[in-house]
Amino acid sequence: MRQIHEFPKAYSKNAQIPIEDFSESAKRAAREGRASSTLRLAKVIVIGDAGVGKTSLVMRYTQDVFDLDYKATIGVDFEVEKFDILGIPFTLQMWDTAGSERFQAIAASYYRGAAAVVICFDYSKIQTLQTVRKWLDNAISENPTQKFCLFLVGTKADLVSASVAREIEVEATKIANSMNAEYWSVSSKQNQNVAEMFARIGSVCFDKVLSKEDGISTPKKTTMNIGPKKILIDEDFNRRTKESNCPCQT
Ligand SMILES: Nc1nc2c(ncn2[C@@H]2O[C@H](COP(=O)(O)OP(=O)(O)OP(=O)(O)O)[C@@H](O)[C@H]2O)c(=O)[nH]1
Repeated sequence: MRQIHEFPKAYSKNAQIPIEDFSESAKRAAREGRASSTLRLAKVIVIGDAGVGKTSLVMRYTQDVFDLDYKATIGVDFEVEKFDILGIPFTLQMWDTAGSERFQAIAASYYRGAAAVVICFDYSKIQTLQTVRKWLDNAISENPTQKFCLFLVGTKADLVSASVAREIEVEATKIANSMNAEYWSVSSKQNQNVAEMFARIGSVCFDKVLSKEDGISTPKKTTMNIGPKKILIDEDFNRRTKESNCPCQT
């Protein structure tokens, strides 16, 4: 069980989901010690070209192993990670999907219902950065009505020099910003930034789940006239939404 007491920091201020702290909804739920028997979970899908290191990333985080041999994922694999965030149990389902064209049709059917999408590219194969938009389009087409939090992740950072890494990061940061994604650079081999990144993903998803729950169970008493209809607004969620252009918050 991974403990999180403070909102984990983003990798770079230049391309981050604009959330610095847990929402009032999440803090209130923690204060009230709200029903820990409730199963709170979120689905994360890890996508990107074949061989970019998706399986290695998930396995490094969940099992703390790294294998230099490449075995292509067939369809999807599935791992579960349990968190204790602000004293509230939270489960992250991690779906490691196949990048290979051959298994695309099977893998894509598992994209549905993702709270977070992690698009990986390989620092040592820069052409894999050029396909990230295609992967985003695939994720959107399987989640046409649901907004997800987006992470753009450069893998295998250990395989390039510091100066090459800097150049790639400038380009990847631009792309991340254009997609409203948060950017991370990781190495599964060297176990660099892997736990930090998943802690951040888990916290963002947790906050999203708690905000949603709060919006449904205890909406603040504001009403708004839209034509003949009156709707209730969750002020806290609404304020945070206005403050950010984060796709997962709209
Ligand atoms: N040097 C280095 N090699 C890595 C790293 N991450 C993954 N690899 C290697 O890259 C190859 C492919 O890794 P996988 O994790 O299987 O890639 P994948 O994206 O899951 O591939 P598909 O399942 O085909 O989509 C393997 O040989 C890994 O050992 C890393 O951080 N550094």
